[in-house]
Amino acid sequence: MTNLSVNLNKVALLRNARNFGKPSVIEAALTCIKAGAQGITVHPRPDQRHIKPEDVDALAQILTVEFNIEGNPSPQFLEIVRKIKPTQCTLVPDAPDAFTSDHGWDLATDGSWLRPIIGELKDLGVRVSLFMDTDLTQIERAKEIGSDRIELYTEPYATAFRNGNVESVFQDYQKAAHKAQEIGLGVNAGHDLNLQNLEKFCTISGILEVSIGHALIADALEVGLFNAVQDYLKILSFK
Ligand SMILES: CC(=O)[C@@H](O)[C@H](O)COP(=O)(O)O
Ligand SMILES: NCC(=O)COP(=O)(O)O
Repeated sequence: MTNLSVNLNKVALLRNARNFGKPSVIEAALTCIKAGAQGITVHPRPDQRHIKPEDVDALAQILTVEFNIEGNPSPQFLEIVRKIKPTQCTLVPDAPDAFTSDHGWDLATDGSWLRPIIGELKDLGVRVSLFMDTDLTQIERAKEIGSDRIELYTEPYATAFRNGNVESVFQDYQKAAHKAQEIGLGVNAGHDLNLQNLEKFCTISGILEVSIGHALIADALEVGLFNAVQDYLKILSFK
């Protein structure tokens, strides 16, 4: 079964629009857990536009499910991960001012300096995942430099699905997932997954985790967070 890790970035984004701490990231996490989510994901960006280091600290105190911290492995980010030692760290090649995450790693360029970071995090007991596109050679490099998993960046799939021409793109994700599994990498996925495109995506066998934030929090504005989480879990459990 594919685990659901709810990304709470957008709860923090709304919280930051005032200075009295509502909506609460902690309360949102507890609601997601009560609804059955198997994980919580946060992406503490350098500009702290949403998740702040103190959110990460507070979540670490209360989480009873997997904790996935995503980000570019800057010194400040690694300081957070070393302190928290989350279940999983997903390394993402985002620039500090990125509008959002919009590409996977180029490990031909970055693999050599990522390798020791991956090794350090694994030595700390943190599962390491690399945010990747569907390029098969890049996926092979992810294994070579020691990553435990990859997270397939799914915005191209989501866009093609929305545009009604998803089949060829979907096959790229099928091939990428199969290649990763063939060489011993676990496969996660995330970015712009939603209630409409998730079921098809999860027909790909062996997807271990989907991390979903933007669409799920948007859905929660209509049906409530508890119900939104359960709507996604219904799709995943029927897979
Ligand atoms: C890595 C990824 O695709 C998302 O988890 C990312 O965290 C989205 O970031 P924003 O919520 O800042 O758009
Ligand atoms: N890694 C993807 C994630 O955590 C959430 O991405 P999105 O659903 O907010 O696009």
